[in-house]
Amino acid sequence: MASKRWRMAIGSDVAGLAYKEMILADLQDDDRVESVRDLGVPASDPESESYGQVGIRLAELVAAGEIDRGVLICGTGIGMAISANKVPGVRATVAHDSFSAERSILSNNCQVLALGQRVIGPELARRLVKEWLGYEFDSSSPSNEKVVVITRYEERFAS
Ligand SMILES: O=C[C@H](O)[C@H](O)COP(=O)(O)O
Repeated sequence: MASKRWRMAIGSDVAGLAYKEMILADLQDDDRVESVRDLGVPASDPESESYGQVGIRLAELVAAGEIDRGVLICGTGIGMAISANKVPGVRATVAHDSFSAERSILSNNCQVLALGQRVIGPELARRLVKEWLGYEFDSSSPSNEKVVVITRYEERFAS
């Protein structure tokens, strides 16, 4: 995946703020990233929002087609993944190993990667994001029909 330039956003709660700042800088330096929006929390007021608010805000940008992918960081990544997955059309997951990060794209077409600052070290977090950006879902692959099952279910509730 050499030519695509991702439109991205990143967000965290207070427990993920340090990694958010670090990975934001990585994304700003990454040639594969067309744009990256910082959705908070701000270092100046890190308790201003919880993971649910930030995770849903980022996922709504994905659902609206304003960004292609997002990175969310909290203590474990779990609250962020739960929050983002509440937004129809969004597939988010925690992935703290290389294989899961790869499969989250190639099997599941996830748009959102959630990480836990209290779970993995900073260099692994950075590496996982770098690797994850290199994968792109193949909609002609056998995995597509499995993802479509989820999409069809969501569509039953679309207003
Ligand atoms: O999933 C939740 C996150 O880990 C959050 O950063 C910490 O939540 P807590 O303060 O309720 O443990």
